[in-house]
Amino acid sequence: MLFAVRMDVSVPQDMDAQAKAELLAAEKDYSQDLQRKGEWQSIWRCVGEYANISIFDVAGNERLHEILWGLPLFPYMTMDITPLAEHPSDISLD
Ligand SMILES: O=C(O)CC1=CCC(=O)O1
Repeated sequence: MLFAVRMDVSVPQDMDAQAKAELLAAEKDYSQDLQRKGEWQSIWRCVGEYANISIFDVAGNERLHEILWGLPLFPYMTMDITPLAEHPSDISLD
C-alpha cells in the first residue's frame, strides 16, 4: 500500500547542540535503512520549510504506524498522511 506522508519538524530551539546532532544522525540512519529495504520509497524536501513529503510502500496501516512511531524525530513532528490509489490517467498503467 502506498502512502504520502508530510512531516513537519519542530525541534526545540533550546535543545542541546550535541543531542540535536545525534538525533538528526539517528533519523537519517533510520530513514536510509528503510529506503534500502524499499519501504520508504522517496523523500523530498518542501522548499523553504523544515518539512518533507515522503512516499511509503508498506504492507498496511499497522506497518506504516510502526515506522512513523519509530522515527527518532517523532516527538518533534506533526504529520499528514494520505493513502494513495492508482490514477486512471497514469500512462505507466497503459
Ligand atoms: O529533515 C526532515 O525532513 C526529517 C527527516 C525525516 C527523515 C529524515 O532523514 O529526516
